[in-house]
Amino acid sequence: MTILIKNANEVITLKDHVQGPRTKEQMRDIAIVENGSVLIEDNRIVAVGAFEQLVVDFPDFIKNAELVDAAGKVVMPGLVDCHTHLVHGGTREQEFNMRLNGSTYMEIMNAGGGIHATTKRTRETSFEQLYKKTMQHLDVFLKHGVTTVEAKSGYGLDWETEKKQLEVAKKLQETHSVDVVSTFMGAHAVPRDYKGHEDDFVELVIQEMLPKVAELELAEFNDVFCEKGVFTPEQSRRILEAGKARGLTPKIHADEIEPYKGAELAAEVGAISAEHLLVASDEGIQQMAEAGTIAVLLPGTAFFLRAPFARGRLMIDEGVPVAISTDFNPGSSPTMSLPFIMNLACMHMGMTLEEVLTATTINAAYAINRGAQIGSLEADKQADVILLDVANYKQLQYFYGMNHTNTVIKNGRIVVQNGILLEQEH
Ligand SMILES: N=CN[C@@H](CCC(=O)O)C(=O)O
Ligand SMILES: [Zn+2]
Repeated sequence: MTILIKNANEVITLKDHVQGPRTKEQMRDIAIVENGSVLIEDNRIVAVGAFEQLVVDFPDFIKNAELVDAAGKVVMPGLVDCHTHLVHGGTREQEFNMRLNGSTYMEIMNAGGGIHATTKRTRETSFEQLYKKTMQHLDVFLKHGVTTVEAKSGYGLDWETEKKQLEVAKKLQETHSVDVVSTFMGAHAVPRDYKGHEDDFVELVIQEMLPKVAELELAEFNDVFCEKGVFTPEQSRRILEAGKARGLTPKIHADEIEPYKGAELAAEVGAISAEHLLVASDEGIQQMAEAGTIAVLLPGTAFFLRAPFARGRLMIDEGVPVAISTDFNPGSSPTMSLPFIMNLACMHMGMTLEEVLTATTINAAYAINRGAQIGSLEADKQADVILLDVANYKQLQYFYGMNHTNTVIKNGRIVVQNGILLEQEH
């Protein structure tokens, strides 16, 4: 099938001039084509540019193309949400209410709530129920213009449930329009019954879970919650190195609640990304810049936990490639709206309108090792394209707290039209 998107007020191409995630002023270069067109054949982008030029270059394609009129709209690459805890049982609105009444996130977790509460619910939820629940979440992501989602396990903390989460993600990757990229996060918390002998759980992750994840090809990445009271930097290092030895690329939840030299560890072990970084040190930021570690910033978590926001402005100025993401999870960030998160990044982390577009497309794609396939509108890339009901990209954040997604083309197929999700094959 051939599709021609025509008459767009602006096509934000984010064309790749550099190979790899963008840094500093590169993050502001979003490469706009005014009154632009995008030509798609099957699941690939053929060309992006002025209609008059495409007619000359591709007359045969254009003759047969289905026309999508983007007059009055902005066209850009599908959004990439590169950090979520997508597959989980239950919800935790009761804890939200407790936090509003004065309890802290870590107090609730240490009392058996938090990640432990969701672990219990996820263990109790059947594969089928989890699959259905997660499918509905993916539908919401898609309606908000998100075409690729990273999904972490970590609400099992035993092999059976970790495997169940990863298999739900794998099945959805096969059946749902949204692409799902899996991360193993067996080290998301120390299970309550390992209290006092935490190292035994670290060994369980390293000796038993990681080898099976690799053998069954259930994940590409290996993540750990490096935080005071959860996993120490030393335990985190062992888990990440063990994953590397099995072919899993390291990621790390770092310096979220207390400074713990997580950013430094990310740079040292060659992690593709370090996530959160609310309280990352100056040295840690410097080391990430030198190592090229992507900072995946999650302003929704700071907002929802009423914590200080990560120093996004400083990180960009220091040369760290920055991506932003929802961190969708039932405790610290229960939102599926990446556009809302983009607004928080502008308002609370000092990021510009152009930088947040880069951070949720090409840089987010690189954070999950997909930079060569998605994240920009260029010939030969996967045809993941969204049409937004705004006159220019500045209106995206100006008209805040709204979903502007009109049309989503995923892998060359129209899956959302006039804001409505078209029938999916599940
Ligand atoms: N910080 C650790 N993990 C999640 C929260 C998980 C939860 O509260 O259920 C996060 O990234 O914010
Ligand atoms: Zn997370």
